[in-house]
Amino acid sequence: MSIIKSAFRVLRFGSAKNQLFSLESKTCRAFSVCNKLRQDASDANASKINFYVDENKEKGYAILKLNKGPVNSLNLEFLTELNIQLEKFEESKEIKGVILTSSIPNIFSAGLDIMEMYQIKQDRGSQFWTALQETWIKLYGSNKIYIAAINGHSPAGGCLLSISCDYRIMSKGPYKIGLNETLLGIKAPFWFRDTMINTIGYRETEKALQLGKLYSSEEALAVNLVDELADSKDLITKAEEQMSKWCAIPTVARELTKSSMRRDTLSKLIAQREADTQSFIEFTQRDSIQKSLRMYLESLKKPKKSSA
Ligand SMILES: CCCCC/C=C\CCCC/C=C/C(=O)SCCNC(=O)CCNC(=O)[C@H](O)C(C)(C)COP(=O)(O)OP(=O)(O)OC[C@H]1O[C@@H](n2cnc3c(N)ncnc32)[C@H](O)[C@@H]1OP(=O)(O)O
Repeated sequence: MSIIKSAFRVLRFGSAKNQLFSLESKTCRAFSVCNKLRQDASDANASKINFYVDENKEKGYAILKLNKGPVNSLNLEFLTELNIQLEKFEESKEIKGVILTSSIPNIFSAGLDIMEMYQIKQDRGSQFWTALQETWIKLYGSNKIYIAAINGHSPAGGCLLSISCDYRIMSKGPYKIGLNETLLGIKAPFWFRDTMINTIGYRETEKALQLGKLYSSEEALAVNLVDELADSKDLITKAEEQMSKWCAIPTVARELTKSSMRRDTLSKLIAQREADTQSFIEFTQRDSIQKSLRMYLESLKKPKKSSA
């Protein structure tokens, strides 16, 4: 049962009963919008493998490797597939935790697919944003243990995936992680910001978000954006060692503790999912935002300087 469901169950008997029932039904409505998408995604992507799952039921954890080339950018279909998988983990009795990593060398995830924000129809934009909210709610609100094994660059939405986990190990190397939205001319949504605050604190987040700071792995360790660094070749072993440690903690006590730490942050988005989606649509339709995104896309597509 997810943290959200446990929170509802505990609070259902308290004075906040009516408010929470309304929250719960809003959440259910938003989830049901995604049901058709889920079916479409599983049909359309039957032949593509956008991630691998390696389940070790004996040890009680799985490794989920993102595999959507070239850079694991998060589009509607990918998020929808991920949501189905996260739900499977949540329901599994054998799986206590998941190591989240990528099979693409040097890239954990390039974040949101910029094409989902650039010249996009309102319907698609709304489905995309709802799917992203769902991914975050499932990941940040999960009862399971999530360890991010960050094997490369992890900007913006990639950073959000990482900081939604319980523990982060990053490969040593010339990799960057952070919420760089301001550099694209956009403001990080409040739930990105709040997840970052919960990870590195208010002052560091305030600086990082205004500057759109992308941290090197050493800088990320220094501000607790990641918990540990590892040589690339040892990354998964280190993540597995850490997972064994977390799995050994009494489950219910750990779950309740996690839930108590994250409930308020989660409830804030759950209470205003539709308004948040409307803000996304309104914001991304502005001419100034489209101009910034176009310039950013062009800069990404520029031919790379030869290293020779
Ligand atoms: C008032 C309320 C407000 C509500 C909300 C409002 C607004 C919405 C906010 C949304 C928050 C946004 C979050 C995001 O995640 S935005 C995405 C941010 N991501 C980035 O800035 C990363 C961009 N990419 C890179 O920096 C690099 O690609 C790299 C990840 C460091 C990898 O470098 P490299 O290995 O050299 O690969 P390339 O740069 O050559 O890229 C390969 C191809 O992939 C395309 N690409 C890269 N990133 C993305 C992306 N995020 N989306 C779509 N496509 C991407 C790149 O253009 C290359 O394409 P090509 O092969 O066709 O040239």
